[in-house]
Amino acid sequence: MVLHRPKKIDQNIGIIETKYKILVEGVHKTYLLGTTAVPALRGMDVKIKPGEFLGLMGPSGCGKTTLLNLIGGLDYPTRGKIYLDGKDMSLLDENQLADLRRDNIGYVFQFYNLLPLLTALENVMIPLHFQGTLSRRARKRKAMELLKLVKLDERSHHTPSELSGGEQQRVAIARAFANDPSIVLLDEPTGDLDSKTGIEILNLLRDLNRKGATFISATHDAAVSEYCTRIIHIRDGKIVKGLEVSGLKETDEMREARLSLQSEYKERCERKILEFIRSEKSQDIFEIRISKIKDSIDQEILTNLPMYFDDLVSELIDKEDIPGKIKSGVLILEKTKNVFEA
Ligand SMILES: Nc1ncnc2c1ncn2[C@@H]1O[C@H](COP(=O)(O)OP(=O)(O)OP(=O)(O)O)[C@@H](O)[C@H]1O
Repeated sequence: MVLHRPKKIDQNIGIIETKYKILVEGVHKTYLLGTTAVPALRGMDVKIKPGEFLGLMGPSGCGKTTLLNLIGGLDYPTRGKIYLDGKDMSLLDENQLADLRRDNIGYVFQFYNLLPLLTALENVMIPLHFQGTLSRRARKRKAMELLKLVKLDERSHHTPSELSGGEQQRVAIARAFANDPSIVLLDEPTGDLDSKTGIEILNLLRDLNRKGATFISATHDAAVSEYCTRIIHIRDGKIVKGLEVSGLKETDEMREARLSLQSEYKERCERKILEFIRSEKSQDIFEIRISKIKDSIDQEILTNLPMYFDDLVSELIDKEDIPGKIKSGVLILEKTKNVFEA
């Protein structure tokens, strides 16, 4: 019989003994929108070991970003606990959380979030400035080393508008590593990139992950999941049981369940896209910025839409179900009779 060792708890400072880098226990998060309660997480339990590259997958609105925000100390759970290195985050006040974020966590977002007027070098120097331990000269030296790590040292004096999307993301990654984080949180890190650049970024992330930090990435991108050491699927604020994929341990049964879930989302997305472009709401010729599709489409159509959206649209175009093209991340649809009368 296996006996589980009870966690030793020091009640005064909220530290537990654990081998996990991050422990999420019974976490619920409910947002209040006016008088309406929006349950985003409904009882999450996740154990994350040091050095993992964990992928969070699931349809739009299932709670991926909410979970990242809670782990990253950007918000508090409504119920449940999150431990970082055994430390109960709910006991930290806002200043302590800010220190924890500054000293331990790096963030990489879909749209890079670089300051447009600063050079690549200056953007990477920002966290070092807030850390306040290095002289300006040392900050500059460290920022250059980080740019070298992402192979952008020769572009250090360029501003974001002078860099491609992939280069901007590399600057954002260098910035995320400025405080030597032990945890890196990534929210759709390849979401705004073409697939070739996305793969370059993923290779870079994999190399950086192997240096020891724990990575957690929310993604819709199947390519990202291939770089993860483990994937959990989330649906309606809960983990989909039996769909946890760890390294090469995915069984045939799990694979079948995963593919069937994906195909269900895919069909739902495909139907909604076609319904939308065939509807009266769309004009004769219109353009949709794919990465911003959320801004331009009705909420109802949005449900589950972004999952595999780029791939799906490309596929529909290839099959000539949609008369259009994708150019520089913009989907250009031309409404013609035969397609829309179908
Ligand atoms: N600040 C907020 N106020 C109210 N509701 C919110 C807020 N943030 C998220 N939600 C809601 O919580 C749910 C989970 O959202 P979340 O952004 O975590 O999902 P997601 O899986 O990251 O989605 P996506 O893939 O589209 O980014 C959604 O129903 C969303 O509308």
